[in-house]
Amino acid sequence: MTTSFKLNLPQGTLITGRWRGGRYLIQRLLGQGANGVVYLVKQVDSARLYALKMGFDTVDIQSEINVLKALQRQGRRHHPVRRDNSGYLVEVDDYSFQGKEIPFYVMRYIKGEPLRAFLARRGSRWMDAAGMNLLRQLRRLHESGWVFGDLKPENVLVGTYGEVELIDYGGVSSIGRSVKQFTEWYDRGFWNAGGRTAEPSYDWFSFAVVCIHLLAEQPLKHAATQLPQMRSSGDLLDIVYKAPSLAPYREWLQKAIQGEFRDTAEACLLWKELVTASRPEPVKKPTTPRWIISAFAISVTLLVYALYMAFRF
Ligand SMILES: Nc1ncnc2c1ncn2[C@@H]1O[C@H](COP(=O)(O)OP(=O)(O)OP(=O)(O)O)[C@@H](O)[C@H]1O
Repeated sequence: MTTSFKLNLPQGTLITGRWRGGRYLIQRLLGQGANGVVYLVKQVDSARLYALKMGFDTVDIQSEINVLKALQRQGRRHHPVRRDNSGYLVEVDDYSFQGKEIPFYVMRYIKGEPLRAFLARRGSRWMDAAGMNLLRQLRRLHESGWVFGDLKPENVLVGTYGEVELIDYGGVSSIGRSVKQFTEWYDRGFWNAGGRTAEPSYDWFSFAVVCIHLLAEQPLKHAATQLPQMRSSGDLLDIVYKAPSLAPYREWLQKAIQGEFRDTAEACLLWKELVTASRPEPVKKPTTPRWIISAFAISVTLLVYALYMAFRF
């Protein structure tokens, strides 16, 4: 069944789950995408804030919920105490609205801003930290047997200190299947650079294009508007070699575009090495020239001697 209509619920609307009875008060709209609308809500019983996503399309939102549930199960099994996706999904239910059943799920509220806005405000060198944290998130996902798929700047929320959370799990596929949701520029197929099989290298590639997009937008735009049959990974590599803003990440980007990492742990390691090596040395405090210190020492000695001679008689 497909539910396809737009929702515009005002602040203060009470959402009550049809089956589980959870009650959530809408605080404000967080965002609206192709698949659903996301509200900041307060759980009535606990006064805690969460994000609540309602789907326009029952099939799409159900597949997103299935992935989140599987991730949650895996998270619990593999890392019972670690903070990971096991706490991400809070509740799943339906909301009865004007005679229709609208599926929704409640998830952890992420207080952050999209990657592009974050870099624009804090400066592009914050890509070092945000990129590191994003790669760690991907590693966790890959090690659990999943590929994110639709990696793009809008799906990456960044907190004050560069901590990263991925949102929109609608494009997640298990390794070996086909990537089910993607966005042109970040898609390997768009660049004739490989297939759409869900494998970690698919996400590395997308992440490389995210970096190029955010740090060297003009040449990427230019390359993306060529005839489809002309596009290739060579165009991306060309940008990577030429754009000074990408210099700190050059080696990483080249490997990601060509899918040359052994696994995502290796990708994390190389990113860390490169960003650590490219940081400028801390500025040393200017030191006092030696001759001034010697002159000062001689003056003090002479003064002490003069005072001694003066008071001796
Ligand atoms: N857990 C969350 N915490 C805070 N904000 C969120 C959260 N989830 C989603 N949002 C906000 O809601 C917006 C829409 O969410 P989401 O990307 O999941 O919707 P979508 O319909 O699947 O979008 P798309 O068109 O990209 O597929 C996001 O861009 C983000 O601003």
